[in-house]
Amino acid sequence: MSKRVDWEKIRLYVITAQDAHPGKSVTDVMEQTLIGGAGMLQLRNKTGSRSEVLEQARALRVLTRRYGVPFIVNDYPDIALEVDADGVHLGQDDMSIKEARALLGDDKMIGISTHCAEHAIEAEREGADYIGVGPVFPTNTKPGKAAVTTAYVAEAASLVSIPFVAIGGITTDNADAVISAGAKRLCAVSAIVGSEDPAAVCRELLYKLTAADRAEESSNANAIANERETSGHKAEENVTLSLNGSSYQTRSATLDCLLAELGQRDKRLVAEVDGEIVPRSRWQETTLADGLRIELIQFVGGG
Ligand SMILES: Cc1ncc(COP(=O)(O)OP(=O)(O)O)c(N)n1
Ligand SMILES: Cc1nc(C(=O)O)sc1CCOP(=O)(O)O
Ligand SMILES: [Mg+2]
Repeated sequence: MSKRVDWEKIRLYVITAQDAHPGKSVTDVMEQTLIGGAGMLQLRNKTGSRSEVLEQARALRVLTRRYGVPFIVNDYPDIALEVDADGVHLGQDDMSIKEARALLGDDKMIGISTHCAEHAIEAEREGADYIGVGPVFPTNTKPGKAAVTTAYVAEAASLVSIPFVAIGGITTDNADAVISAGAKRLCAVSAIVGSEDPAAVCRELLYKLTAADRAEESSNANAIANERETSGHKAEENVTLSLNGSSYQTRSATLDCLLAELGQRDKRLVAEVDGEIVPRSRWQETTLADGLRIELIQFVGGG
């Protein structure tokens, strides 16, 4: 599996914590998470010797291949290479993304922890494949680390285009707040691997994510229907536009409606129609017509 993984399938990322499940092996617990629907696994072993980490990495590589999910090694790019993992996860104080890329090549994923908007923007600019956004809540897995709150989750959702996973103190009790803030992917450790039934916790977190998807789809569909009604644009009329240089057919009546259809309405972006920027406040009144040239420019931020 190369780094060109299907991020649509990765909603729940689970990290090992062997101290959280005394008497049960890391591979058995992680297999339970895969049975529950985990879409990506990470080996995180902060206390073992290199040979112990290598042995666990080998076992998890075999397991994740069986389930067809990406496998990431925390802290050890060399072990990631040795076991042919899908990538490595770096912290802010670890080697740079550039150094890791030189070591691992283009085919491996590089993820990095971020704790503020500046980290997120820099990570994207430096070529990270995904970022961790956290710790959202205080957590004993990372004691003493200040929580960034759901405010940073919302910020990350509008600032970066690469996938991000919210992490830190996430449980089935608070996941809804994290998802409402804009997280499409969750990452959890103790709430899952420390539970009596890791598969059940995974299923519950995934259920919350997919319920939020359904709610968003239905609210977008309602917005589209409402706007068609208010603009008098008949549903069966197709409009052919140029959208970022490609021909695009839509039944949306307005620019606002089109952005909802594209799932872009809540993103930070600039919309241009026939070369002129249309401020967000005028999206609803901007009606679409055949031949309009629409450019959507994603705001990335930073220098
Ligand atoms: C997905 C994800 N996000 C954040 C971290 C934390 O990594 P790091 O900051 O390097 O801290 P340690 O995990 O090494 O203590 C992570 N591992 N995974
Ligand atoms: C390992 C780690 N890194 C974090 C970060 O924000 O960078 S939070 C975290 C711990 C996540 O574990 P739990 O789900 O048990 O809170
Ligand atoms: Mg680390």
